[in-house]
Amino acid sequence: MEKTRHAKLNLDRVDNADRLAERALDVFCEDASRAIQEKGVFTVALSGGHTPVRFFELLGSSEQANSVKWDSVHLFWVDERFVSPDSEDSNYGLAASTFLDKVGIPEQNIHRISGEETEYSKAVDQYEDQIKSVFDLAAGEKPQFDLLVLGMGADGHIGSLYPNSVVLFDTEDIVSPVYFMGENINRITLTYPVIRKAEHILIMISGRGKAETLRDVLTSEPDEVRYPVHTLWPILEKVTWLVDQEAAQYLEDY
Ligand SMILES: O=C(O)[C@H](O)[C@@H](O)[C@H](O)[C@H](O)COP(=O)(O)O
Repeated sequence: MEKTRHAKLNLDRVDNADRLAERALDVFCEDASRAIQEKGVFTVALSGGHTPVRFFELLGSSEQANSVKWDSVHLFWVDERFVSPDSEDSNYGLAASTFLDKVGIPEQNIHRISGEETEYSKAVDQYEDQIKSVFDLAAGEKPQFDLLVLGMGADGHIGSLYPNSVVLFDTEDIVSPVYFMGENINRITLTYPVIRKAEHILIMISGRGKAETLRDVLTSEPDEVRYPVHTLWPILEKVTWLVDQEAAQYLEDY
């Protein structure tokens, strides 16, 4: 395998999906505790998908998560599908069914995306307004989240930044709608400048279905249009790659 040129890659390789969830919990709790100690608040944005489900369940059930000062946590989402919050496709819905009502997070600290809005621009504006208000942003400023939790699709997408899509070129906005031709559900996502500005990014990658993509992503020339995950290349030192054995099976060099 061609050796990666990314000396700054922080790869945390774990045995299996259970360990992946436990490590994600460690990262969440450590980042929360540090941020709350330093500035009294922890801002975090979560993704959806299958990979973080066990981690979310641990947020709702473990002693460790219980020790987080949840009233100082502001919870956001990296992306959402345009569906109602009780849809099984809703990222908010996933969090709600796994941990939201089990932790002491105040209602007003949960900043969900209004995926049920049929006027997409309204959902975008509402979400941007929530972010601007929590981060107290001046016009044109971008927020700096303490932690973003990402997954990676088998096509190399992160959040709802998909290969070959217009949203990859949006440098102005904080939040952007993502339209698909065909059957895919339209989405809404944080834009890449916001992702890059985060203090810390945890990307969780699990399962053999991601193994080839992960190898290709780590060994090819950066090309964000082909692999949107390459958006992270200029800020690799802030990214923790949490990868299980199945997904890491072709990474002999690490
Ligand atoms: O809501 C989503 O689907 C996401 O935010 C998306 O970017 C996800 O993280 C990847 O598609 C990986 O999804 P899996 O974990 O299901 O493989």
